Amino acid sequence: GLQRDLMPKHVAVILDGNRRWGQQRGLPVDETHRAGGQKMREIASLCQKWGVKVLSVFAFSTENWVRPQEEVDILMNLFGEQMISYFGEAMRTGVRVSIIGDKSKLPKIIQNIACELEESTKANTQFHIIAALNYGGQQDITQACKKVAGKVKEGLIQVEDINNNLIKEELETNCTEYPNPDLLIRTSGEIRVSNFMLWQLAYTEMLFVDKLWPDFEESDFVEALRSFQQRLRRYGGQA
Ligand SMILES: CC(C)CCOP(=O)(O)OP(=O)(O)O
Ligand SMILES: [Mg+2]
Repeated sequence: GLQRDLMPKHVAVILDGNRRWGQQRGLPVDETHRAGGQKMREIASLCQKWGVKVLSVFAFSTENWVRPQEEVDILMNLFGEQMISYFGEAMRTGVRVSIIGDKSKLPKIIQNIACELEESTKANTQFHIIAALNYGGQQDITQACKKVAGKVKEGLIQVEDINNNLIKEELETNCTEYPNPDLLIRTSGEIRVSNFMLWQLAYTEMLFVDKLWPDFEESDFVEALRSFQQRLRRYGGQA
């Protein structure tokens, strides 16, 4: 069985396989991605049920802009709808929501909802959801380096002072006590990191499962947690 003290504090998910799932069922794109969004809500609840403290989800990458405009619009509308409908629940249940990535390319209305949701929930401490929208791991590291370079330019620090911690503090995910994912789950059989949180994933246990994202159930999540705990125990065995 699962041990409470071996739970991952921060779980990251690269949800993948929505379109294949929809095609298998002859569903239109909006119903397909709606199912994906619903699954995200379910997994967020499961994380809280099992004592995970932070859930990061890769919901839209910089590469997704090349999709048909109709699909991008559907995804953007869905993100807006999800943030608005989740607003009340987040405030009631003490959930903090952060939206990371380059928001400037998102529709203005989505930017506004995201900022409002982040601002209103930033003091919440029960659970933390980090939604990566138009996020890229290389872009994250680059913007962090620019911030550090700015501090050198302002004479706040010397070049010799630059170390990993100074960069880490400027990453978009440094806003939590558990900034680095302990477990990364990617669905649909793709075995790639796809420019997700490159710096943060340095020591993350990675699990790639064949199930398509909308088919990912509680039993699959429990299996992922068990697999994670198995690895920790083996590591302990080597000590
Ligand atoms: C963009 C993201 C939220 C959806 C992930 O699923 P997907 O659309 O990449 O689905 P496929 O990998 O089956 O094309
Ligand atoms: Mg895909």
